[in-house]
Amino acid sequence: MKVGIVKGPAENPYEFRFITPDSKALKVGEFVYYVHEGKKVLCRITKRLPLRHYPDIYLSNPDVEPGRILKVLGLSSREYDLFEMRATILGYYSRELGFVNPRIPPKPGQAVFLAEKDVIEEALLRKKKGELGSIHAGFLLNRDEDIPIVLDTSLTVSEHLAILAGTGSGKSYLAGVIVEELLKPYNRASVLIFDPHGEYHTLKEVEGLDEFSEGSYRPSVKIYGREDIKLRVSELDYDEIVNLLPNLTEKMEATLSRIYRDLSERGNFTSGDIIARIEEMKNNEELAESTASGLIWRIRRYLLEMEIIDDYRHMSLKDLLKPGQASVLQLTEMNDLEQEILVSALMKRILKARINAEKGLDGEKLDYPVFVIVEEAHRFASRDSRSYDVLRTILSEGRKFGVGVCLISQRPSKIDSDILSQCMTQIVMRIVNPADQENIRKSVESIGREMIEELPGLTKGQAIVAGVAVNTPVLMRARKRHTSHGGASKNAPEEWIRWSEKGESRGIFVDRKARLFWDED
Ligand SMILES: Nc1ncnc2c1ncn2[C@@H]1O[C@H](COP(=O)(O)OP(=O)(O)OP(=O)(O)O)[C@@H](O)[C@H]1O
Repeated sequence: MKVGIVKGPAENPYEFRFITPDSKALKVGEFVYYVHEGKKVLCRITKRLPLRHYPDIYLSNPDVEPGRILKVLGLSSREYDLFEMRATILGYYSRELGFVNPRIPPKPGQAVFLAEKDVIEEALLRKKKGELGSIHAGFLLNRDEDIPIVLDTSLTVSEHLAILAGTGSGKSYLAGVIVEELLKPYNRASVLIFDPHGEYHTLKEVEGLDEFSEGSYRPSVKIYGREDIKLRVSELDYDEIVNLLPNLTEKMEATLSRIYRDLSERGNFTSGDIIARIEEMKNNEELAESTASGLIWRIRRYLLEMEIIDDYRHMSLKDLLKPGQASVLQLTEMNDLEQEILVSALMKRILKARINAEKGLDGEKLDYPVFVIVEEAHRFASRDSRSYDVLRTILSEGRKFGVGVCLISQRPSKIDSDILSQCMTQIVMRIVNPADQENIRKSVESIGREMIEELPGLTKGQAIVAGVAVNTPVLMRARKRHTSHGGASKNAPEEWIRWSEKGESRGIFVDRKARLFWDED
C-alpha cells in the first residue's frame, strides 16, 4: 500500500522526509519502504509533524469546528490534513549481511509503501513463530493485523535480557509470557526464577495445558517456599558469613577468617565445626575468652537463627534446574539480607557447576545451559548489594558457560551500569521518570533517542524490543498469557463486596469503643 511521497533528504544522510495524508494514519515506530534497484529498502518512521497549522483565528471558538470555517471560505480541508514524516533508512535485508544501506536516499517524488507482514517478518525477525529456538513475545504495535514479534531464544538467553519499566507497566506479565515460551516444546528450557513478590506460581498451570506438550514432553513448574529454600553453611563465602554477623571486632574477623580458610580446604563443614575451632583456640589460649564468647554468641544468634541457612541440607542443583522445568523460588517471607545472600550463594554455585561441566572439572556439575530470572534486579545488582559481585561476574562471563540472566526492574537507574550494559537484549516498557529514561538512553545504546521519546506514551503491555534478539528495535504489544498472572492487581471494591456479601461485615460497628490494654480479655 502506497502511503506517501518522498519530499527530500533530512539533516543527516540516513534520514529522509516524506509527505503523507492523515488518512493513512502512520505512526512513529511504523515500518515503511521505498524501492531501490528492485529491492525494498526498509525504513522506520521517527517523527510525525503536521505540515500546516490552522490559523489561530480558525480555532478561536471551541464550538465551531475549523473544517466548517474552511467550507464557508470555500477552501479545502485537505491541505491541513497533511503530515511530514521523518524516516530512518535501515536498508534492504540480506540473510548473510543483515541490513545493507544502499547509501542513496530516495529521490523526491518517489513512492513510500507500508511494509507488509512478510517484509517485516523477513527483515526484522531472526526466527519464525513456533520455530525451534523462538520466543513469540507479542505482536507489532500499531497494526490491526497480528504480525508476531519473535525473539531468538539462543541469543536472548545466552546474551542476557533486561526488562525495564515503571511499576505496573506489565514487566512481570511479559516475563511470564517469556517463561511460557521457554517451556514450550520448541525450547524446553531450564529456568530459575527469583520471585520476591510471589508473582510466578501461576505458571504451574502450564503443566495441564495442551499447548505445552508434544509426544512425551510435558514441562514442569516447581514452587519452592521458604521452608524448601536452604543454603549450607559451607557453601557461603567468608564475606557472606561476615555479612551475617553484626559488629565483629577486628580480632573476631581475623579469627573467623583463619578458621574459615582451614575448614573450607577440607570441604563441607558445619557451624558446630566453626564453634569447636573457636573453643579449641580459646582453650589453647590463642584467643581471649571475651572474643571467643562474643563470636560464638553471634554465630548462634545470627547464623543459626537464619531459616535459610542449614548445617547439612541444601537444594540439589539437579532438582532445581532441569530442561523443561521452571523453578520458582518464592522470597516473599525473607528479609533483604537473606534474599541477597541467597541470590549470591546460589548464583555462584550455578556458575561453578556450569564451569565444572564445560571444563570437565571435578565437583558439582550442570550439564546444560540455564536461564535465571531476577525480579527486582535493582536490589540485587546495585553496587551496595551483597549479590553485586556475583551478578557482575555472571553477567560478564556467564555467556561463555551457558548461564543466562534476565534482569527485571522498575528502577533501572539503580542497577549498576556495567551490569546493565551486559544485557544484550532489552525490553523497555512505559517509563515516565526522567532519571530512568536518561539511564536507559545511556546504557541501552541500541534504542535511539527518538524511540526513548516514545517511552512515556506507551501503555500497559506495550514495549520497545531492542538488541541482539531482533534485527532492529521494534515496538511491540505483549501477547496474551496462557496462564493467569500471579501479580494481577487486586480489585479492591470487588473483594470488599464479596467479603461483605458473605455476611462477615455484620456487627462490625457494634463495638466502637477504643480498647485500652487493661480492658482487653
Ligand atoms: N499485556 C497485558 N495484557 C493484559 N493485562 C496486562 C498486561 N500486562 C500487564 N497487565 C496487567 O497489568 C497489571 C500490572 O502488570 P504487572 O504486574 O506485569 O506489572 P509490573 O510492571 O510487573 O508491576 P510491578 O513493578 O508493580 O511488579 C496486572 O494486573 C496485569 O495483569
